[in-house]
Amino acid sequence: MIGRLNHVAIAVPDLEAAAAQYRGALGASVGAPQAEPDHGVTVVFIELPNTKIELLHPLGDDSPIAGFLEKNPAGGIHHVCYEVEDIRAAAARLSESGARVLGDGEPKIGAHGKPVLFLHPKDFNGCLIELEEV
Ligand SMILES: CC[C@H](C(=O)O)C(=O)SCCNC(=O)CCNC(=O)[C@H](O)C(C)(C)COP(=O)(O)OP(=O)(O)OC[C@H]1O[C@@H](n2cnc3c(N)ncnc32)[C@H](O)[C@@H]1OP(=O)(O)O
Ligand SMILES: [Co+2]
Repeated sequence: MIGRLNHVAIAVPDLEAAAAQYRGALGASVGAPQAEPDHGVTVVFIELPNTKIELLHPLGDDSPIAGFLEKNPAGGIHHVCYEVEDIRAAAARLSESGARVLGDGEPKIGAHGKPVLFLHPKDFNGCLIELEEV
């Protein structure tokens, strides 16, 4: 069911500083900040030859990543995103297996304009999983 690794997301306390570090010290190709108010984050994508890095910073008052940054003030790996062909079929299969699909179970449109869903980290060895339909 899951396919390619679409991105690894890192929550950062300072988006500009983290983007500059990837552009400067790491010589990476870094995109411009993208506000995603529906998701309560601002994101910056870093294109790698085989996947992407998504830098995340809270946007608005009730960002879903605020708690994570409080617990990890220097930042940290926040989630991994796997690609799926049919996100609703994937969600149904995962729910049947007892995994918690977060939110109301309805996919939202993610940063790439594709439907995304999230699976609770406690059901996957402490790793927050995002699924993106491609
Ligand atoms: C623009 C979209 C973009 C894209 O790629 O398209 C994105 O990726 S948007 C990314 C931001 N959105 C989300 O993360 C949505 C899904 N996340 C959530 O709903 C919450 O973050 C949730 C439910 C995973 C955690 O919420 P919260 O931290 O408020 O809840 P708790 O403090 O009760 O946490 C419960 C438990 O889980 C642990 N936790 C929290 N976040 C993570 C994480 N990222 N990775 C691993 N574990 C995590 C937290 O420490 C608690 O553990 P406990 O042992 O009970 O203390
Ligand atoms: Co993501």
